[in-house]
Amino acid sequence: MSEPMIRLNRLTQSFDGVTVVDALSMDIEQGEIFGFLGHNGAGKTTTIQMLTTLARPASGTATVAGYDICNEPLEVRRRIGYVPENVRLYDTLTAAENLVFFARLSGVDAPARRVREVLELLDCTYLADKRVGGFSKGMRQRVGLAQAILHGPAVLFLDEPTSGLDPMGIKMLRDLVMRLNTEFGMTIFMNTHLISEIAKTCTSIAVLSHGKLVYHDRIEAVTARYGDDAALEELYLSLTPVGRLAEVA
Ligand SMILES: Nc1ncnc2c1ncn2[C@@H]1O[C@H](COP(=O)(O)OP(=O)(O)OP(=O)(O)O)[C@@H](O)[C@H]1O
Repeated sequence: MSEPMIRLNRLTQSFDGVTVVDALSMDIEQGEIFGFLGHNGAGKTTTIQMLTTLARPASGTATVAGYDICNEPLEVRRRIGYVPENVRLYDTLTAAENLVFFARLSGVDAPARRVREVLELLDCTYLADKRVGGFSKGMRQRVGLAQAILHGPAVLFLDEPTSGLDPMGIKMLRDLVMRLNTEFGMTIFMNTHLISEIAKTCTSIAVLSHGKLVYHDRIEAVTARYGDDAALEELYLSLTPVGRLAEVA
């Protein structure tokens, strides 16, 4: 059997002596759309920051696309794209100028041509010559997505991609993520709070509670066992009890 696209091996993070990600171990296979659920402060963003090599784990490790995040961070970075919750762009530049700048930074061949290609792929050529300062959250998100895939990554990390988007924006984002997955075989790792999106998009999910992995399964197993969105919500709430949430408030 081939090696998983992402493998976490007792991945741990702590801040000021407090463990916020606690010995996570799990495998995510090539081609999966993985949904990472958990209450506010559960440790989802911290996990993504370690997997994208933005932060070094306190202990444990992980491999992404076969490379170790601690010992081979540059190899990992070449193979991943990351869309943070709040996409950072240069507001005085147009979308295309932003993207050409980022394409050059990541050493993409023929940056201007590649930017046109990616904007077409994401159906947002109309944004190319507009200054991003006036963009809505959804528009920024799409430029962020374009930026993340300029170098053709094998794995795409998305942190709360639907946060702040209206229903149409959510649907557009979902369609794009699914296209990147089916047409280009990208493995997707997505932090989300939106349970309704999970059954529509994900092939596997995990739930994090206070830094610990409390659930991980393929979506067929989840829906066979728990049924529709309402039941999924119940599953999620049962794994992150309100009493425990109060502890972190
Ligand atoms: N740089 C940091 N320094 C100190 N504490 C931090 C730091 N980054 C995160 N934390 C803490 O780590 C815990 C996990 O935060 P994290 O942002 O990973 O959670 P999350 O699951 O992504 O939450 P949300 O859904 O609200 O985005 C929180 O208690 C947070 O306050």
